[in-house]
Amino acid sequence: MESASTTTAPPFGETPSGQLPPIVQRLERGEKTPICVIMVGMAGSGKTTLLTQLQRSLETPSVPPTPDDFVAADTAADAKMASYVVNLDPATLSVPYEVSIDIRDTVDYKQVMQQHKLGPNGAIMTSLNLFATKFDQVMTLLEKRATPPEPLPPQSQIGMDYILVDTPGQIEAFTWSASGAIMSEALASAFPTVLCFVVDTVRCASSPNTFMSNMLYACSMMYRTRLPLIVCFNKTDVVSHEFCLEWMRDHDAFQEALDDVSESAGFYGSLTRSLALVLDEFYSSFANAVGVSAVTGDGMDDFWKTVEKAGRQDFVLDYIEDLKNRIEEQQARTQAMARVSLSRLQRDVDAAD
Ligand SMILES: Nc1nc2c(ncn2[C@@H]2O[C@H](COP(=O)(O)OP(=O)(O)OP(=O)(O)O)[C@@H](O)[C@H]2O)c(=O)[nH]1
Repeated sequence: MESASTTTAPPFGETPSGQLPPIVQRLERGEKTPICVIMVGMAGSGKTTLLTQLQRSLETPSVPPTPDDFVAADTAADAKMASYVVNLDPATLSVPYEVSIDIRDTVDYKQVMQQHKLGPNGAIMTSLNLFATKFDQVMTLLEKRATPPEPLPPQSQIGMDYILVDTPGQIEAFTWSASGAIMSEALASAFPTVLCFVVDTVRCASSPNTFMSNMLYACSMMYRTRLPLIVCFNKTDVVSHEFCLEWMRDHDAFQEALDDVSESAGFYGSLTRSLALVLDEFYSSFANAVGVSAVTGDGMDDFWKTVEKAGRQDFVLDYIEDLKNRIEEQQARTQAMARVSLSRLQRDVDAAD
């Protein structure tokens, strides 16, 4: 039986050839590239609802399309679109947003379940693995839509400002799978890419331990992918996210919140207290937290400002610089190995003489 977890993920961001990915040249040429936002988060945190609201908030582009836009787009309606949505959840029955690329058009989740005799989660992982094998076609399509045709100047606005990616509710299916890493890395090699970790603020309000679980997940994903991270506190129409920001700013405030809930007694509580200390460094290393309501649309402007900062600044300063360093190290390692092999060969030749 095919197992979804047998493939080994390549180290994130490393290119086998040691070449810089296309995004580096694009940024150096000053081209306007869409920002890719990958929505991740615990099941039910509101990823899909938020993505729908985000798409709605973009329906009226801030920069109206120019006649050039219509040259690049297939239809006039497409030219007005400021977002391009990719659905990577194979198990969803329907999506409320307008989807441009849908995994369900390529992979039949139910058939995967039957054919490989898998349960729901295994079938999601396998569907993602199957889709990852075709992701180069997705990238070709995205790059075609994002690149202005010659001889238009590279700065032309062509009606695609953001690529929004919805992921399965079974968070680990995407975030800890080889296929998730391959797809995120492919996107980051072509576009400034940010992770948007959606948090159910209402659930955090009733449980500091749930807040901690979310932060741990967000932290681990940031370190695994090295991509800029936005923590998006959703459902602020029910409860304000201010308490979450305070818990991130003020370690004592979080400890006091833990004191107030009975579930924090015993081992679970002391584990959460210890982890809070560890996360202090994570909190101080990123500043991209925003509160939104996917239902009312509150916080959309803040959200897009944060995406612009994370995509245009953090991605370049952190991700690209880090990638360049890793590629340099990789090349230095390859050269060192080549020198060792050469000197061994020389020794063997000398010995043979
Ligand atoms: N009050 C409120 N409810 C929300 C908000 N966003 C989402 N919800 C509700 O939360 C539930 C889950 O929302 P989804 O968008 O399906 O969440 P999801 O993270 O995509 O779910 P999975 O894909 O199954 O993980 C639904 O009942 C939504 O109506 C919000 O901002 N405010």
